[in-house]
Amino acid sequence: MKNLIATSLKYQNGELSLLDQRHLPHQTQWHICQSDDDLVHYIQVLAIRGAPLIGIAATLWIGHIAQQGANASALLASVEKLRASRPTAVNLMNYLDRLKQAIQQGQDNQKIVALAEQIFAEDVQLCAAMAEHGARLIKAESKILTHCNTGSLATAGMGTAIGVITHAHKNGKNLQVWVDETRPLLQGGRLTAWEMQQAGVPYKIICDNMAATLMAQGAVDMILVGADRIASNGDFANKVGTYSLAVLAHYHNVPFYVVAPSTTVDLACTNGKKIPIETRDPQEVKGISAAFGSVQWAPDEAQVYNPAFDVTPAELVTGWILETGVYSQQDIQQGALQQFK
Ligand SMILES: CSC[C@@H](O)[C@@H](O)C(=O)COP(=O)(O)O
Repeated sequence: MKNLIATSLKYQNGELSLLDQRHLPHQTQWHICQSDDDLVHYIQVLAIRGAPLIGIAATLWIGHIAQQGANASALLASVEKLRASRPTAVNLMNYLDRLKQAIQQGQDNQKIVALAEQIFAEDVQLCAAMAEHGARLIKAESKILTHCNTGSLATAGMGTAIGVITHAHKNGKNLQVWVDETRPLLQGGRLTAWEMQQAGVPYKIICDNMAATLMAQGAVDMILVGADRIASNGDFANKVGTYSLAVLAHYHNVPFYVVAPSTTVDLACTNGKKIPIETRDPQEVKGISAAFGSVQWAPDEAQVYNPAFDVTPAELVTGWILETGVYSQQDIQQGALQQFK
């Protein structure tokens, strides 16, 4: 397989290396992926994360073992193992299912390698197309709020919501970004802040519970978030805390956009209630996990509920920014997402 480079993963000289996002922004640690189990582990502990990126990592791993000569049944076994690594982001399943179909059709390993390379290239292009459509919506001097991390750390390309922001910034829109810290794992405070810093976009981190006050003060012109799965009616799952932003945006009349490629659309899910939501280790809420050092503030015995995602109903969304354009609620009701069948 040819060399392929993204911010958080690279395939170089026959090895798949992953940037361990648990240690960002302070440390840059790369791991070489040696087995299916290795990759499942790195995905589950969020060493690599973000809906498109986990799909890309799995894709490159299948390409890698195809190149090493794995037979069809070994390839299919790896596909199944990776497919089950996280439940909510459908990009993982979508990318792996394309590879699975090619394997089941009896395509030779060279074709599987070529397909893995193609999926990587497509992910980069999807980001660029969304950034173009999204950046056109942004007015100069806007104050934009975003949640979680949706940038180059989360995709093979420039990102989804953050891709729109950095592209608009490059176009001279002179933005100010409010970065939601994103409890419990701080993907905003650690990763989005790092990406804004790298891109030279002016930003301020806020705790998630400060967003309401900012909106009441008129300090937020627009909200841009990513998605892990979009149902056919436009409801979508994203990092927990997204739904509360959408409710707040509705109350304060702030435009609320979701930015995601068609690889995030799941037409088999007819509404958001059918999206499987991952629940995670209670320790992530009780304290700062080992990855960031170890501090626990809650009692050892404390019970915790830790859903990693929530669902935002379509009625709270101003627009869906996909690689094919920007869609309104009316477009979605008229079946705009069916083009991705
Ligand atoms: C382009 S990334 C879109 C989403 O994957 C992102 O907003 C998100 O929720 C990531 O969750 P994570 O648990 O960090 O993988």
